[in-house]
Amino acid sequence: MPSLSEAFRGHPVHLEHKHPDFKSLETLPDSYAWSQSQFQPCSNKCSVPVIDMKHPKAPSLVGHACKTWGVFQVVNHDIPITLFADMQRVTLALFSLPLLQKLKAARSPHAVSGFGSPRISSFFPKLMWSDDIVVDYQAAMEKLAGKLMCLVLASLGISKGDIKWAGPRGEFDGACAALHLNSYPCCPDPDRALGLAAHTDSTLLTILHQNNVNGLEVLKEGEGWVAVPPLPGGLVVNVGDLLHILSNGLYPSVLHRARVNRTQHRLSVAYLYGPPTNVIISPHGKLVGPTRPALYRSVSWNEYLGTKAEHFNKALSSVRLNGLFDANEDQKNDDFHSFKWFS
Ligand SMILES: O=C(O)CCC(=O)C(=O)O
Ligand SMILES: [Fe+2]
Repeated sequence: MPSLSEAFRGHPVHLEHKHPDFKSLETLPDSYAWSQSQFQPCSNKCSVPVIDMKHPKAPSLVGHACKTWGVFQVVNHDIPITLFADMQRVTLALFSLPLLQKLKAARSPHAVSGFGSPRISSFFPKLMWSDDIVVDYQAAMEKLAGKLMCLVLASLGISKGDIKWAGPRGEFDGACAALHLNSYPCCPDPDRALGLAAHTDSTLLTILHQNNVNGLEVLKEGEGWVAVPPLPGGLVVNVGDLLHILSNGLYPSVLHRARVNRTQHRLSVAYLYGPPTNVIISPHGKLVGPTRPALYRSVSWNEYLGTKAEHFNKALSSVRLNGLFDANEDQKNDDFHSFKWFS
């Protein structure tokens, strides 16, 4: 089985390395100024659900949040708050290194890890106001991801025994993961810049910790962009493309992005969680029937990463059965407001 690093190595993306010293920039260079259609005001009519992991109805609360939002925040998850503070310190220390030192660990187009532009950069016409590093995943997140998988599967009526790669003890020991450390420096013109452009994650689940600076936004059908403010000790959990496929389209893979800030340096740590890279993921048999045919073909994470590296936001529709996929559509379209992820 290829490791996650090997899977990424097999699917390179074109990355143009630009590493400005963000601190020294007093005005926004044109290459970082995004089109104004990106910046409609956020909806404040609703907010992403917050779920207590110990709530007796946690599985159904998780199920409802996955179905209606594709994202939720969790609290009461047993991860000590000091661990987040330690992680922030390490992240800040890494990003505070001199640029020349960080460049020694520059990300190659083939790699899952390294300093530099996000992998999604090659699909957008403008640059993103962020630094980015990927390192090994972290034990507490792995444990939490296993618990979240149990809740998510229970909400779909699937048991751990129904998932072969969950292993004999149902602890998802074979899961693959990576940790993304994201740094969004203060920006002189935050209304025209983006920290991370709109995308869905290729994962089953992503677990995100944000420092206490706003920036994350998710796209909610019928509402538009909704801000996800950081909660002390809270973690954002979002449905990724593979869970969307596994759920046969029931749980939307949420489109999300990160805004930047004039005065506050934002940091986030994303734990990208998925199955063993060569395990075949398909709409689960319990969610397929005469009235609801399988919407997606089977695909391994390894293969899907290749599809994503080629088609980016059209990757899901490219593995859709009876699909609406149009390979000729412009991949560099920077206006994602028409992005449709529901089946
Ligand atoms: O920084 C954030 O809030 C989002 C990060 C993210 O979406 C990612 O790393 O995939
Ligand atoms: Fe993401």
